[in-house]
Amino acid sequence: MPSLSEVYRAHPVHVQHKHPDLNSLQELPESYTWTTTQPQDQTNNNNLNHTVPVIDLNHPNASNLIGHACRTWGVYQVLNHGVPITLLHDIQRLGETLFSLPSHHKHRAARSPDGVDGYGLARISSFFPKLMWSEGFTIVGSPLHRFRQLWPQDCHKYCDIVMQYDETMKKLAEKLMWLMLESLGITEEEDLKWAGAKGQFKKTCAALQLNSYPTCPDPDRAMGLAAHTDSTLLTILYQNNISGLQVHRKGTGWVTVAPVPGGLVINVGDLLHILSNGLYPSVLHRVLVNRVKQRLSVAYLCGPPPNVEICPHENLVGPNQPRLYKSVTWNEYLGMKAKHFNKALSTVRVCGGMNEEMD
Ligand SMILES: O=C(O)CCC(=O)C(=O)O
Ligand SMILES: [Fe+2]
Repeated sequence: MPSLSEVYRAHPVHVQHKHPDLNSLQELPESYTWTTTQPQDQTNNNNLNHTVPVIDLNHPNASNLIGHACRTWGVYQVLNHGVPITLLHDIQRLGETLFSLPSHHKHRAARSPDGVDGYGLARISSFFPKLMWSEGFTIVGSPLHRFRQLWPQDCHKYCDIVMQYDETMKKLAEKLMWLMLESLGITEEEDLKWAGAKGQFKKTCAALQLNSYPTCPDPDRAMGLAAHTDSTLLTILYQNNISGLQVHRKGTGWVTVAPVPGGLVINVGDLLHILSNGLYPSVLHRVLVNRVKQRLSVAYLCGPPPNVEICPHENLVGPNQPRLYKSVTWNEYLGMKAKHFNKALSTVRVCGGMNEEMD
């Protein structure tokens, strides 16, 4: 079975590799200027009831609350998730240290043209004519080689933090997957064979994406990360205490995901959308930037083993619930995403046109 790195490598996207040091720019260059004059691009500040659900994982009814959030938002925040706050602070400090290195130093660990790991612009940049006001660092597997390029002395110390973060997130992802499946009525290990013995999701694959959004001289015309859905089963996102993440909700528009201290944001990804036969829609999200504070986020992008067929679960398909999606492996889906980007989900729909998913 191919590794996740090999899978990404098989579906390259062409991202510009040289970019200016954003911290050194006093004005927003034309190449970074986005025009967000469309009414549907504006943030909905009108209704305070429109807030992303925050769920205590110790709540006896957590699974149902999660199910409701997935159906109505495709995103929720969790508290009492069991990830030590010290570990969240450690990964945040690692990100801060990494992104505050001088530009030429960060470029020592630059992503190669057909590679996935290392320092560079967001992979989705290739789909937009304008550049995004952010920089990223992607980790797939061990970051040792990359960290040696950045920190010859301290690479093991930073590696340990990433490994611990990865292990802890894997456990949380497993727990969340079962809570979400349970809320769909999928409760037996037998019901999802690829999850493995005892349904432990031991073979899930993941990438870690560190994102930095430096302060911006003209935030209203810039874009930190353009609107996209994640090509995952689920994404676990840690954001430092700075707002910027927004999710799109039908009928409401763009809603800011206010940071909750110690909380984690959980996005439904495209593969869970498919697995749930569209009951849990993957959430469209974007990141805006600000003038005064650098924002940092760490996304744990979790998917199935790359060659496992993901299809709408049989419990969710019947005479009154037609099957809406074809089977697809994560590997194949990443290929579709690299080609069709936000239309990828429509291309695996059984019936219906390309425009059904995005409106
Ligand atoms: O920075 C964020 O809050 C979101 C990051 C994100 O959407 C991603 O890395 O896919
Ligand atoms: Fe994302």
